[in-house]
Amino acid sequence: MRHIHFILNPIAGKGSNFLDLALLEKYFNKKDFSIVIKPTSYKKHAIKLTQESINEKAHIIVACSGDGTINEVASCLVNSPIILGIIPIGSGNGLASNLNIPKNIHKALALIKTQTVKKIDVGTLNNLHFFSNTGIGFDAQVIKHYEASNERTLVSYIKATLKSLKKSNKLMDVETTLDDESIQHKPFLIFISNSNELGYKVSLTPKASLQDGKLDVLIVKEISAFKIFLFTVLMLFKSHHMLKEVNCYQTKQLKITLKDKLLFQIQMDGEFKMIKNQTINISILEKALKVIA
Ligand SMILES: Nc1ncnc2c1ncn2[C@@H]1O[C@H](COP(=O)(O)OP(=O)(O)OP(=O)(O)O)[C@@H](O)[C@H]1O
Repeated sequence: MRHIHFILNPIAGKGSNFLDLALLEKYFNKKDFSIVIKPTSYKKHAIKLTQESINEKAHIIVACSGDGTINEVASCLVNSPIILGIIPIGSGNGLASNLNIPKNIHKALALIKTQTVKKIDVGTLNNLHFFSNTGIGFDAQVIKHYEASNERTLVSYIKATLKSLKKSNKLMDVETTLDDESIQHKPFLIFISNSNELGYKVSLTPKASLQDGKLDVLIVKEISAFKIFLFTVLMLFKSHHMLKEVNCYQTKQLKITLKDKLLFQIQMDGEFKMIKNQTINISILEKALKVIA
């Protein structure tokens, strides 16, 4: 008997999401599978529900959600034999898209039924985990404004980007250490990615792989408003690296230290977070998560 627990974010993506037990039982017969559905009721509730499912001896825990809730579920499963499944019903769905997990619920369920497991790398930032990406600077500000809008659509991402553009002159003064080399700078953006997609098929790191044991890092220097606009347009064609202010690296770890503050504003898997620390250490755990893909 395989125990499969589905953790559902009812408000992910367009919202009003539900899972029909009768539909699940078409894919997972009662003789071989026991099914539990757990809807989330508040932010971070998925962490508590996943921990309960671990204690209840679930073999597979399926996040029916977007990248933010996937992060909450998957963070509990790092280095564990329990397998993550994904039904992508979020707005961006960057991780699922990188893993070629279908958005169609029937196809996603059929894939889960195969129980085909891939081991993927996991990013760490101090004591936190990320599966898609993390970043400081412009992207964190976009996510901050996006969350404040209380809408979960592509249009609200675009609105949040325009709002962040207006306020893009407040840059952090940091020291970044990458491959034993330190630079003092005021970057427009430091983006660190495990996956090759941000969501909506947009990518800042098209060459990133979930299985290469490396993080892809994009550092964008202080740039003019016109260059920010150009960067955004080029990004849609995956050509932003053509700008001389854009530098790309691959690394296993990096360190960022704030010069004059003790609080980082970051985005992690599309969620805005504040980190009370002067330094963040980012690294990779190779093949530390089992996921059906
Ligand atoms: N019932 C709920 N009420 C309010 N927030 C919730 C609830 N359940 C989960 N959340 C929070 O909603 C946030 C976004 O969830 P999720 O990532 O699943 O969807 P999304 O943002 O639409 O998708 P994506 O991250 O792919 O763009 C997460 O921070 C999660 O903790």
